[in-house]
Amino acid sequence: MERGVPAIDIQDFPGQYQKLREACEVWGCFRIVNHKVPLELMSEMKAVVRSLLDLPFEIKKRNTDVIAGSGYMAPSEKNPLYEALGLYDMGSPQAVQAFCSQLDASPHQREVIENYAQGIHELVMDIAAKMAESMGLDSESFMEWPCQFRINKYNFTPETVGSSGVQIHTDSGFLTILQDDENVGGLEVMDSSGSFIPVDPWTGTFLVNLGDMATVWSNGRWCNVRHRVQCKEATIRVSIATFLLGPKEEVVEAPQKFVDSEKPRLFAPITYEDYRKLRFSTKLQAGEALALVHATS
Ligand SMILES: O=C(O)CCC(=O)C(=O)O
Ligand SMILES: [Fe+2]
Repeated sequence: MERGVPAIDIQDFPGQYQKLREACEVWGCFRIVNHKVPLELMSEMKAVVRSLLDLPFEIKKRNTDVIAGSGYMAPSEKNPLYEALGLYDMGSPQAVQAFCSQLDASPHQREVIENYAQGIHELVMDIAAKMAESMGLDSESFMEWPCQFRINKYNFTPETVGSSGVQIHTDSGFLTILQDDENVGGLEVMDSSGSFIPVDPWTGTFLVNLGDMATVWSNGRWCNVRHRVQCKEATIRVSIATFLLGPKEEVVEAPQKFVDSEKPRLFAPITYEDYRKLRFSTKLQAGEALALVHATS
């Protein structure tokens, strides 16, 4: 048996369905290898993201929220080493342009961001469809579900080694594609025994995390992986996250195929927006808010 986070070769389907299914059930996360996003685009994007995050505070704060928590997040009491810029609805060219304009992005930076957004959007859709197929559902489309995009910077210094970069949490949406820092570690995922496992950097790959909506949609079969970032080294760490959230208006509920007398419906149907509000208002950030969505019958 493979130790640590499983790796899925995205070009090897149907061969990898069983492994993908187990990764979703046991880990709630996996590495994607052999994808079609060019390595050069990944490193150009990393450089663009770094320069945007290095902009003065006065400019970064122009990146305002579209939905709660989607814009600039300054270092806070809870996560003092962490800051992020964000964009709601990465699949919308207008939203991408608006984000670039807020931050005075150069023509080159815009081009890199547009190409990356397009490549990642295709990859997100491909992975979500393959996850559904791994459960025997072959006509699911996630095309209409919006994506939130977030670029993260960790201001690690010699004094902060050993402290927290980002607190333990689950992602609230369906799935996240993460381009983690290819040099600086610190990301840890919780395994099925409750221990934190370091996710070591692996150039040219992406990490996929399943979020709370994946647990709702799969009627509890898939794991919403708990994760955190720890400061291990005195150097800046940068990561790029794309969150496939949930449908804009319709409720998320498990397909009938996942519900039977042995596995009755666990969650009441809920819109992603209502679930996000519930997480914000209860401040339950590590998946505990799912307990408040339990089906009544
Ligand atoms: O920076 C990382 O590697 C993880 C970031 C993360 O968990 C998030 O943005 O939700
Ligand atoms: Fe996360």
